[in-house]
Amino acid sequence: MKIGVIGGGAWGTALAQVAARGGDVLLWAREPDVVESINGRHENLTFLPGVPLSPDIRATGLLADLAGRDALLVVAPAQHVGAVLEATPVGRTPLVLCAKGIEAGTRRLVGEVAQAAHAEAPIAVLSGPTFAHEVAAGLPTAVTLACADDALQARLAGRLASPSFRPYASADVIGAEIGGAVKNVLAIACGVVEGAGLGQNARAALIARGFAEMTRFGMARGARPETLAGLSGLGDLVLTCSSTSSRNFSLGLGLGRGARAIDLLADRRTVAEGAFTAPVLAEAAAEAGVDMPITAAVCRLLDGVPARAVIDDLLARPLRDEG
Ligand SMILES: NC(=O)C1=CN([C@@H]2O[C@H](COP(=O)(O)OP(=O)(O)OC[C@H]3O[C@@H](n4cnc5c(N)ncnc54)[C@H](O)[C@@H]3O)[C@@H](O)[C@H]2O)C=CC1
Ligand SMILES: O=C(CO)COP(=O)(O)O
Repeated sequence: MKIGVIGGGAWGTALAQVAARGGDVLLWAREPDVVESINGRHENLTFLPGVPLSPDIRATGLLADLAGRDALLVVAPAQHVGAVLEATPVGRTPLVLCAKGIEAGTRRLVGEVAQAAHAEAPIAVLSGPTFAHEVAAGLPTAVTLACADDALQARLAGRLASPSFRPYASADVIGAEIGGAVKNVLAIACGVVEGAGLGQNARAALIARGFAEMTRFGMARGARPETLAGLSGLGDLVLTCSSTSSRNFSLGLGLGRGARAIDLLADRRTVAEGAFTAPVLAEAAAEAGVDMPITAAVCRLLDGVPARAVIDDLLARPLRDEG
């Protein structure tokens, strides 16, 4: 199975490294310096510096070069997946969606964006607790690889698996997507807890109540509870709510220390997906009649409301059942 990768950020590069264990990989990157650095130095100096890459990874700046690949891993940021896929020759080639987010404006999950662009392409979702630098370094990692077609799921899993990269099977594509999209927003909130010095009890409470939020929203959208409690949901939530390696957590850390979102987000080359997902997730939750107070709080922080006021309001909410 010849693999193509769409996106030369940290995660696309790390996944190319995973796929290169089983054969050559062609990676499309938007930035000419990334193409040059991968082909010339076997390193992605811009987005994953310091990790030696397999010589079996070749980079290109032309999406047309991806024609003829047997599967494409889609690793552009969620807000750009639609535009990039529209320009990619896909046909019936399976698309493995690896971005985590919801498209602003349309409120579509990345899988829905992909199906709208290429109705005949089968889709799968790869998601889980996966910091790119650890995966690229070959540290043990497990993911959910969800696909409605069992045979395709098994072929993709077999192609990507190694002793240090374990894809677990699921047929719940929506559930796998929702966990990854929602946890980015909750990771911002966890960073705020840390930045404002609210303590470890508060962080654990936020993870548990955040998971309740993720579950309510996921169930309303048809996700299975066991998927949300698995690698792509709770697993990824725990990872990104515990570490400054998470860009979303780090954004929240800055907000909790009093910085303004507009300043923290200016001029960054790396993506903190939660900042884009939060407002559209809040809209989707309102539409579905789902209460998501932590998501609403993150939206207010991103709108410039000071962290102290947002925290006070969250803690002053009426007492309620835990369920
Ligand atoms: N970095 C990580 O550890 C992980 C990231 N992800 C997800 O993977 C997706 C990609 O993230 P990263 O690879 O980390 O990105 P990154 O933050 O390392 O790099 C930014 C990426 O955005 C791309 N980009 C910027 N403007 C663009 C545009 N107008 N059109 C198309 N692409 C554009 C850049 O080319 C680059 O590939 C995100 O949805 C992220 O949530 C998922 C799992 C782990
Ligand atoms: O999704 C990730 C790990 O699973 C990466 O998290 P950040 O985008 O917050 O860095």
